[in-house]
Amino acid sequence: MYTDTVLPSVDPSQKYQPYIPLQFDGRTWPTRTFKKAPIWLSTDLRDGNQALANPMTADQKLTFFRLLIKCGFKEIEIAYPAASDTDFNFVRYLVENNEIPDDVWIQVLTPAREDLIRRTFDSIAGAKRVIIHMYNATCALFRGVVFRNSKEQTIDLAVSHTKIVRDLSDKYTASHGTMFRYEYSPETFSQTEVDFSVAICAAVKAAWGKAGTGDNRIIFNLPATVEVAPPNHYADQIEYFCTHISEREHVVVSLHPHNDRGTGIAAAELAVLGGADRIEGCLFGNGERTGNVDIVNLALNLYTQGIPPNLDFSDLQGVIDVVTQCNDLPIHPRHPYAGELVFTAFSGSHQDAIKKGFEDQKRRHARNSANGEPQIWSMPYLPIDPADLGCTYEAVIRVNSQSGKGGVAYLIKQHLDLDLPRKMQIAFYQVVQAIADREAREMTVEDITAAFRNTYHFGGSKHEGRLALKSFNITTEPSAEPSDEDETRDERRYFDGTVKVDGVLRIVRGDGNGPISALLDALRTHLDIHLTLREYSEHTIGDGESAKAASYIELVAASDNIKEARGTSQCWWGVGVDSDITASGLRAVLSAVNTAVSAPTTWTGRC
Ligand SMILES: CC(=O)SCCNC(=O)CCNC(=O)[C@H](O)C(C)(C)COP(=O)(O)OP(=O)(O)OC[C@H]1O[C@@H](n2cnc3c(N)ncnc32)[C@H](O)[C@@H]1OP(=O)(O)O
Ligand SMILES: CC(C)C(=O)C(=O)O
Repeated sequence: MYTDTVLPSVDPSQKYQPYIPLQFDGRTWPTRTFKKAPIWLSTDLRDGNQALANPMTADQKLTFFRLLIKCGFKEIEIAYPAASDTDFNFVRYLVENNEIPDDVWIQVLTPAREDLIRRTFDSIAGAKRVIIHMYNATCALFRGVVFRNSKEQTIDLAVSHTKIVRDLSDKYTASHGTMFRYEYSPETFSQTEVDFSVAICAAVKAAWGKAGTGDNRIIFNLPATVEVAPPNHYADQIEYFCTHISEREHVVVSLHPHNDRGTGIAAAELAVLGGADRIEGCLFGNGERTGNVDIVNLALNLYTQGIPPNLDFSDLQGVIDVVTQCNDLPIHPRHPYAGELVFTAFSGSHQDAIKKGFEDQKRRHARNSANGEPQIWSMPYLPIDPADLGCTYEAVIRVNSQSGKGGVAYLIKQHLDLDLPRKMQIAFYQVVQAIADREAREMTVEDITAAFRNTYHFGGSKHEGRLALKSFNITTEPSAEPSDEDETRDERRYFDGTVKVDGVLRIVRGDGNGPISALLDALRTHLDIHLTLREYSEHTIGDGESAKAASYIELVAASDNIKEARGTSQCWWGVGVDSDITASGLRAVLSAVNTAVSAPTTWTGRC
């Protein structure tokens, strides 16, 4: 009987306060769609780095920086120079060694403290393009607890230090020719009264005083320093900010989502629809606590919508290798796009759909190509082509006890070039299923192909069964009697060959209306093997001179000596491959016969 159990926990309503929804009827983001990629800023070397148990060494930072350049980032937050000598010296190293391409803006973070701002400017001396990023927290909790400041004092802090940044940037432009941009972050924006955020940013903008367009816009970076509300709320806050800040055209609105509720990606996407121009984040979502928003994830989400992300992740494994080595953190196997399991189907119905999807897509793309149309990716369960990320299709289908015939057949096709007929797929699937159940583990491609070779005695002398076809000759003669249907004479085929039976060579002869029935007749006459043909199919493998024929045969018992051991409904499949179509059919017969006569059976071979 169901009993209503109550967990003996704290009543959360007595402990936690819900977020207060913004009363904003003017929102338009819910009906907008993505049109282009935002400006990206990587903060791996700052926010990501400051969250690591062991912050990166100078060498690791350099390796990571070069990776970011290779991926196409044009704005990179490289350090919190006032934090440590490592950070300061890293900035100096990049500047002094011309590591920064001319079209890349480096960004450096400083708090609103004059001594630390000055140290920050010292670090960038001689750089060509610099974004000075200053922050102070603005929400009530931080105003009251951390800074013990009123709203006015909080604005004063931001404004007075913006003026210091202004003066220093003018001086460094004069002395070093550096181009500066200014980014101000009202830290804890998403927990701050939105009108106060607008007010403090307006005051900072006035203090900066150089409203411009393009690269001369001031950047207001609006962080969800801690994600405390659902993503629609963040989108509302961003749209409100975008529509209430003055001189919007002189402002870059930037996002900086964290992921405490696990909705950092959603928050960033909805907030872009809310009007933001730029996103700060880290590769694979490293960063404080649950991480910064994952830029790889965001960029590839756009890519799958047909929108160029302006970042290159076509060698995703190369990116993963560098990032995991530098951060010393693993990537979860289910991490979007990057995890080792994200393009893998174990379950039968997924595998079946993927297999059919690949077959259909191949035909569709051939038609598209002939008509000069784009070859659109449209595949069940695979929202992106793994090849676009530099991955192969190897891992797309993996087999365990949850898998089905489609997945097993897909792997046989991929690895042995054999397109098994449906009924043979079912038969072989049962073989694989039995092993997977018995061994309670994943079946590797090697396991599956080995099971196939062993079951069907396929693939050379190593897999020979009790019977092996050593040589043969087919001759044709007109049959004595005309056929019933058309009164013309049928042709009769004669099989003369040598078959090795349990290691002993036997010469056999038989006849029939084709090579296969002639061989079956020979086996019946000379070896007491009574089997008849139920199904035959074939296809070619490859083309041109090297083309081969693959044949598939289903045999059923025609006498008791095999039936008794196997049951009357038993049938046996076989496969043969040869450059000669007749030989491939005969090999398939021997393959099926071997399956039938392998132990346990009553057939003794009569040798
Ligand atoms: C949300 C973010 O990620 S913000 C970036 C956070 N990153 C880091 O903190 C990494 C680098 N930081 C550091 O190396 C050090 O904290 C330093 C060098 C910046 C400062 O170190 P310290 O001088 O020892 O100060 P400490 O970190 O203990 O305390 C911070 C002080 O700065 C104040 N403060 C904090 N943030 C800011 C800010 N944005 N602007 C001005 N003052 C600030 C605090 O109120 C506190 O002041 P108090 O000493 O008067 O109480
Ligand atoms: C400095 C700011 C942008 C920050 O890192 C945060 O709020 O998370």
